[in-house]
Amino acid sequence: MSAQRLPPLPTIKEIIRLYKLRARKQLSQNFLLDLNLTRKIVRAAGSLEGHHVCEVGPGPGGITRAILESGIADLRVIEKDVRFMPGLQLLNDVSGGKMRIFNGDILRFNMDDLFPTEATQAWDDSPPKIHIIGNLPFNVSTPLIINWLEAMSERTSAWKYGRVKLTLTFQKEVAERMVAPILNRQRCRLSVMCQYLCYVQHKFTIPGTSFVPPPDVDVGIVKFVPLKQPKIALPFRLVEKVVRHVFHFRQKMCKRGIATLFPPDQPALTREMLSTADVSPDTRPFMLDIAEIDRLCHVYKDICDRHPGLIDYNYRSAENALDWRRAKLPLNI
Ligand SMILES: C[S@@+](CC[C@H](N)C(=O)[O-])C[C@H]1O[C@@H](n2cnc3c(N)ncnc32)[C@H](O)[C@@H]1O
Repeated sequence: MSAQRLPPLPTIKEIIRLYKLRARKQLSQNFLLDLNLTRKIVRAAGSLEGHHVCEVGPGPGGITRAILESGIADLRVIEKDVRFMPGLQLLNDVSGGKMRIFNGDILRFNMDDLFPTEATQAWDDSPPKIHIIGNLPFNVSTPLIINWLEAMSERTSAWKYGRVKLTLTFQKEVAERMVAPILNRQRCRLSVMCQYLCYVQHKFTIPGTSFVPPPDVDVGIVKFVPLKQPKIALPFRLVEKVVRHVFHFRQKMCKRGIATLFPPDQPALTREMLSTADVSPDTRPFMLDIAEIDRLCHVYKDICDRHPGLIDYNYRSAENALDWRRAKLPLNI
């Protein structure tokens, strides 16, 4: 695929001035004006040859330009803030109509509208390559990745067509947790949830000062490539529940978190789960490898099959079962 030179365009700074696109705090808008950085993000996504690319949160279009320059034939963008539509339309015009522009909230967006079935029936025979790229606010990117991991695992939405790769930005500390390997103190439930489904890479970090206005934190670029087979072959929500409880006391022995899967008057179930899964009760959660977590999930499922109702049991009360989709602070994950 040959790179495409776009006709001379106003700079991103000029676009912002021209269309009066002052950053809105309530939408956590922090823009990248340096096209060398936006090109670096797109290069981190790897080869986009033959891909259908989707950009979430294009804003004034710095990353959008870099994607178009890479010579792809099909780019869909979803932006919540209507003020960016004219600038995006300008990019569509100069690129020869390669873009489809959607105005909406990606968290409420139906991925089936983005890749509609009737237009893509031919894809059943030869699955398309899809790559989603985005520099979104952190309070959007974290719930989004959880939704997409679930879609990946259950092969719903765009994921029914095949493998969808993602290149997204996160707060640097969250990016580091996503890739944290076994024995790394930063390993948490997000590390396990990402790594049992994907090959995850933290490509590089951008200092917060490179954005306008600058956020208080640095930003990590993370690429997710779905594995051909998930490392744990069980429903996503079951895996999520076990992993959430195992990491409930992240710094303590794993038996403490596992005990929260069961009513307090049934401690024998915790002992059974650990011994059948061949996991030492004293192991700290960050020391567990995916094979051990896989065994814990399978044993938990077997115990639930024998004790109907247990699967719905939540430690003390629902509010203690942290719902990470709604967790405000990504660092709580
Ligand atoms: C951090 S800015 C990045 C803008 C641009 N991609 C860049 O790198 O300069 C995030 C962008 O995502 C948009 N956005 C925020 N929440 C969104 C949502 N829920 N759905 C779609 N876009 C969203 C914002 O309006 C903004 O344009």
